[in-house]
Amino acid sequence: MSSATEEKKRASSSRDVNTPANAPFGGRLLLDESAVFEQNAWDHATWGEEQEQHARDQIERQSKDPVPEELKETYHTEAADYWNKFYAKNENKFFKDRHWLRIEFPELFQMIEKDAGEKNVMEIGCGAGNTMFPLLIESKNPKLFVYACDFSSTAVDVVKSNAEYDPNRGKAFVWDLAGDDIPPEVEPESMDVLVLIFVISALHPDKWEQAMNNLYKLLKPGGLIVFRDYGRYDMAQLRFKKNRLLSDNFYVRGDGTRVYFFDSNEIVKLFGSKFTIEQNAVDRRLIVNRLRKVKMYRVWLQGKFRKPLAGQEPGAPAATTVETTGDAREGQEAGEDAEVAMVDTVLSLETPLDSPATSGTATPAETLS
Ligand SMILES: C[S@@+](CC[C@H](N)C(=O)[O-])C[C@H]1O[C@@H](n2cnc3c(N)ncnc32)[C@H](O)[C@@H]1O
Repeated sequence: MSSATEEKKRASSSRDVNTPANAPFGGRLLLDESAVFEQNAWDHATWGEEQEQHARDQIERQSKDPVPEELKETYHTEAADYWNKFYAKNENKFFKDRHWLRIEFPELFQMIEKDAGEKNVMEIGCGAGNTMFPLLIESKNPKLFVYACDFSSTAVDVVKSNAEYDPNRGKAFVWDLAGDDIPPEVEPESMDVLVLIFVISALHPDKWEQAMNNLYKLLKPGGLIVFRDYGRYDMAQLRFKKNRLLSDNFYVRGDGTRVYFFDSNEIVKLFGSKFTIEQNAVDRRLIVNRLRKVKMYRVWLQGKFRKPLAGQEPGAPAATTVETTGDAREGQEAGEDAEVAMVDTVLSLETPLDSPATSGTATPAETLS
């Protein structure tokens, strides 16, 4: 099939027809390359060989000047301190209402329905509580309890100082996801949904396995993990300069916080041995700075992983689904490197904030890093 035919097929199978004037999120398909600077964001961005090569070249460049060996250990041993400093500096500027949560993770919002019954949700690596608070604010379920934890005590303080924090409906506490055991604050196998948004990328790869063990212990049989994180070759990865590479695809930002960029096959390996993979998607988005004629390719991964019921094996992981969801409307999160944030700030100032064209970009408040 020719690529033009493929594109047309994708366009017609998409939820929505691409008419720039009314194109909804997820339906903004770039069918004519010459139109690229006509709007600010395109979903389902395709990558050509030239771009792949550019990405490989950037990785090659970075590998020539990694973080000096003698500095690496500090970034690992003092990881929580770097996040403390991050939250001390930014306070709660990173709290934002993520509308895409409702679209991408409806399972999470089933928990807040009036008759949902007793439900426990836990936001891990909660930062400012970007999932906890929307849930608590919207919940009609008197039996919902939301836990929020982070290994940064400053982040936990930020959550506790939020006016919406209510100890009768939720609890925030310090916990290291890669620690030896689940936190004493919660019972084993008591969680209905675990939320992992831009947090697994902050762990050292050596800690992934222990994190998986803890997640497994926390979840009820049949419980669900919802996951969103950085994808391989995301713009934020390719822009890292000298002395930022810690190990393959793992970097330290200018503020000392660490970030890994996942390939979706790694997600299968990581979650697939314990959980049934219900979704493993790649969200590729092309963000355009029309003024400066700059193209920025963002790549995020999104997944849903279910703990098998007692006595069942995890379902054979579905072959990696390489698809785009396109509905997650903002990708910026706490810790995004300043350079990317700056570009996005420029972008967001170009068009009114409520314009659909600005989706995929951050609001200025989100980019004050
Ligand atoms: C990129 S931020 C994301 C914050 C939040 N989930 C969001 O999306 O806004 C990563 C968060 O993970 C936390 N974190 C990193 N390593 C952790 C660990 N081992 N255990 C618990 N939290 C961790 C950091 O302190 C930080 O708040």
